[in-house]
Amino acid sequence: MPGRVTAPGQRQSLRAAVRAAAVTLGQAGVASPGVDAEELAAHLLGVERTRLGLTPLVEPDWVSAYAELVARRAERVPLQHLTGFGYLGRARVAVGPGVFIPRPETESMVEWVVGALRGRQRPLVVDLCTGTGAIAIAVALARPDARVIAVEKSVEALVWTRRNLTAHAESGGTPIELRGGDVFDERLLSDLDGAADVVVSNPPYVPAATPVEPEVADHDPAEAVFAGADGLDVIRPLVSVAASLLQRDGWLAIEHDDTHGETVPEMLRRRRVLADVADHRDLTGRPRFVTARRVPLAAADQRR
Ligand SMILES: C[S@@+](CC[C@H](N)C(=O)[O-])C[C@H]1O[C@@H](n2cnc3c(N)ncnc32)[C@H](O)[C@@H]1O
Repeated sequence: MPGRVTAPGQRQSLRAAVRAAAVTLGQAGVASPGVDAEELAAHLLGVERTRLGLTPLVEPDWVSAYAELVARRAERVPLQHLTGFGYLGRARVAVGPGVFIPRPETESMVEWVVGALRGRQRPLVVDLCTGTGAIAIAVALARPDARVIAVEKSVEALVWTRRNLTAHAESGGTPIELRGGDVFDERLLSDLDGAADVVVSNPPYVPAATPVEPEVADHDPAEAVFAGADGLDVIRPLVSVAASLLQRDGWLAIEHDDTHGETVPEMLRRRRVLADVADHRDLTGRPRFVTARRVPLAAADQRR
């Protein structure tokens, strides 16, 4: 942006402002500087990014406001905190301090879940560790006949979960039930034992010593990201919770760290009540989520 400012009162080229912003963001180490520069401009103009071309010139006030946004992004404040929204497939969720920003890496798991629900009438889906509620909302949008239950324990995150689930219902979506509390509190979900068609979760799973980008280190809640030295402190007990919620032939889908493409499936294969364990890759081709089918204990015992 510096060096591009024109004389006071003079309108200037939007394209030039965006190009300069992309350079600034690139120098600050932002991973996708061009896209982010355009997204910020689109946000400030109140248009889709694809429609930026319809605004060739911008006013000096606009340029100042844009420069401020670009400067904050250059400080590695997440793009979604600046625009106020994150996306997971068709789900658009409000985000900000205190809640994890949904990632595109999770979209493949949501698609898989929607596929697993095919042929099931009025299915029950439980989204453990829901954060913004993005997975629950994405599933509910794909399957309006489903009963979807979202579970989250963080008080700060729950402010965003409630806001998003309310917005979803107010825009005509099938209401999603929210259970605020710890997934490991036995009383929280005991009424759902053996009832779920699908249990889905994107829990905290990053090993503690893993270096992360400033956007994550400084802005995602640590308890949403990290899960002990090996990253499995939450997934390990979560598998038992998921298995007990599932009905016979129900499916679980759990996202995991890309270094756990063998560890987590192996963990599931050791469970007598789970079968058909498979690991799946995300949009970038990295190992990202595991799935398994619930089998009755008796049948599993016979296999031993
Ligand atoms: C990686 S974030 C994922 C959020 C959301 N599912 C998504 O994909 O964007 C993990 C979430 O799990 C929540 N969480 C961690 N441990 C939990 C627990 N024991 N019970 C309920 N929620 C938990 C965190 O507060 C955080 O919101």
